[in-house]
Amino acid sequence: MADSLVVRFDALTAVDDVSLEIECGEVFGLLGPNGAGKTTTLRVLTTLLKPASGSALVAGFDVGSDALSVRASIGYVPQALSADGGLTAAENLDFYARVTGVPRAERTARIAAAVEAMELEPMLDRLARTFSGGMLRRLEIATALLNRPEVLFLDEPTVGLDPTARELVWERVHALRAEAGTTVVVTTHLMEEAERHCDRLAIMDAGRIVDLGTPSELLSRHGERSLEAVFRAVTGRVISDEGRISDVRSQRRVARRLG
Ligand SMILES: Nc1ncnc2c1ncn2[C@@H]1O[C@H](COP(=O)(O)OP(=O)(O)OP(=O)(O)O)[C@@H](O)[C@H]1O
Repeated sequence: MADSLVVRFDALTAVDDVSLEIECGEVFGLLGPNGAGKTTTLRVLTTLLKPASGSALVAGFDVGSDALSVRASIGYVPQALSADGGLTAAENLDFYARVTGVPRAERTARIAAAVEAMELEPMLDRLARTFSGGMLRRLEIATALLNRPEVLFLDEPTVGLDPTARELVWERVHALRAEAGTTVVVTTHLMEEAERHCDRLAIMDAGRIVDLGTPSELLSRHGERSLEAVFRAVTGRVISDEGRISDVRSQRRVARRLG
C-alpha cells in the first residue's frame, strides 16, 4: 500500500522511509508517541499531503496521480473536531452527504445506514454541541461513512474519551468491519487499545516503522508480555498515557536520585 514514503518539513523528516501493506478488511494500527509521524502518514494516504518521495496505493488507486479516486474510496476522521456544533446530528449528516457528493436519490438511505452503523438514532435531533465526546466521535465516523468507503482512516479516535465511551466507539468500528468489510486504519498512542483492537500494528517512532506484526507476534518476537515493554525494547523509551515519550535511561536516573 505505501512504498518508501518520506515527508519532510524543512529540516525535519517527519516520515522516514515508511512502507506498509494493509490487508483488505483488517483493523490496522499505527502506534507511536506524539510526533512519531502517524498523522503525517495518514495525511499522505488520504491525499492531503504530497510526500517528498515514495508512493502509495489506497483502494487500488495512486494517491499522487489518482487522488480523486482515492478520495471517493475513503473516509477520514481527523483528530480535530469536524462536526458543526450549531447543527443537529441529522443536519450534520445531511450537510456532509451534500458536500461529499452523495447522489440525491441515495442520500436518505446512506444517512440511515450510517446512523444505524454508529447507533445515532436517539440523538439525531440534538445539536452536536450538546454531545459527549464519544457521541461526537460516532457522529464524525458516521459522516465519514456516507460515501461507503472501502478504507476508513481514524486519527486517534478515542483520544480524550472515558473508558466506556472508548469501548462503544471500538464496538461500532468492529461492527462496521464485520458488516461492511471496511478496512480500518487507525492511529493511537494507547498500547492497551492497540493490543486489544488492532489485527496488526506498525510501531512508529521518530518517523520510522520500528516493528510490525500482530500484537501476539510482536509480544513473542521480543519475549515481552505487554506492548509497552515491546516499545521500550525497540526504542529504549516509554510512552506516557498522554502519548509523550520519555527516555528510559533518564527515568532510571531520576529513580536512582529519588531512591
Ligand atoms: N505542517 C507541519 N509543519 C511542520 N512540522 C510538522 C507539520 N506537521 C507535523 N509536523 C512535525 O512532524 C512530526 C510528526 O508529526 P505528526 O503529527 O505526524 O505526529 P503524530 O505521530 O501524529 O503525533 P500526534 O499524535 O501528536 O499527532 C512532528 O515533529 C511534528 O511537529
